[in-house]
Amino acid sequence: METQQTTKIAIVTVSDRASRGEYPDLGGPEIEAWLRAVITTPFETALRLIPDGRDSVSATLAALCDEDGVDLILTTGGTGPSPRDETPEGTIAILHKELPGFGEQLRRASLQQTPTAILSRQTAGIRGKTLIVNLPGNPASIRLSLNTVFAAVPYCLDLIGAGRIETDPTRIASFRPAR
Ligand SMILES: Nc1ncnc2c1ncn2[C@@H]1O[C@H](COP(=O)(O)OP(=O)(O)OP(=O)(O)O)[C@@H](O)[C@H]1O
Ligand SMILES: Nc1nc2c(c(=O)[nH]1)N[C@H]1C(S)=C(S)[C@@H](COP(=O)(O)O)O[C@H]1N2
Repeated sequence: METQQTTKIAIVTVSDRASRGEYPDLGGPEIEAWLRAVITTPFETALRLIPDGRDSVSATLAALCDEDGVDLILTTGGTGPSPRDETPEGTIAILHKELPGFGEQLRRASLQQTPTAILSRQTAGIRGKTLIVNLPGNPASIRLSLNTVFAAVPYCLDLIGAGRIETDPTRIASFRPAR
């Protein structure tokens, strides 16, 4: 019988103020709680809290992919138009392939929550065997964001040779087309 591998998921909060301790990071724990409620296969998480900026994001993401071999990275924060918001630039800089559909769908769904959803430049993509997805910084956006794109994540991980994820179908019906 095949043994189920433990999937590695990194959660990266990108926030100047939270990383300086000016407020507690609520976004990272919110993502972790959502994952624990939805994923039914074994996985481990690594949480990072880093300052805004292209180099800060690029270095963190590249190390998680290349040194730690994580299967999935979810970032939160730094996707807006403010001068220090450079999470998409830092992400794109280290991607091998961009997956623009994630950002498109996240903005479309978030418009139901707030008209300022169009200010988020969030994107996603692949580096090696890692899928990286940007989410907005507002912790209140996390549940809606993950609910709207996560059905496509397990199949994407299959396609890039990353770890296998199963989800609770009453929460998220993962979609795997017949191949
Ligand atoms: N990780 C977080 N934990 C708790 N609240 C957050 C976090 N990130 C953002 N927020 C809150 O969400 C709202 C919108 O986020 P904003 O775009 O100002 O944050 P940011 O640019 O990620 O934060 P920062 O200014 O620290 O870099 C703000 O009210 C902020 O207080
Ligand atoms: N679902 C959802 N999406 C959202 C928001 C939100 O509150 N909920 N905030 C918007 C706002 S106000 C901004 S400026 C951008 C970027 O936020 P960030 O820089 O914290 O990533 O995300 C947008 N997307």
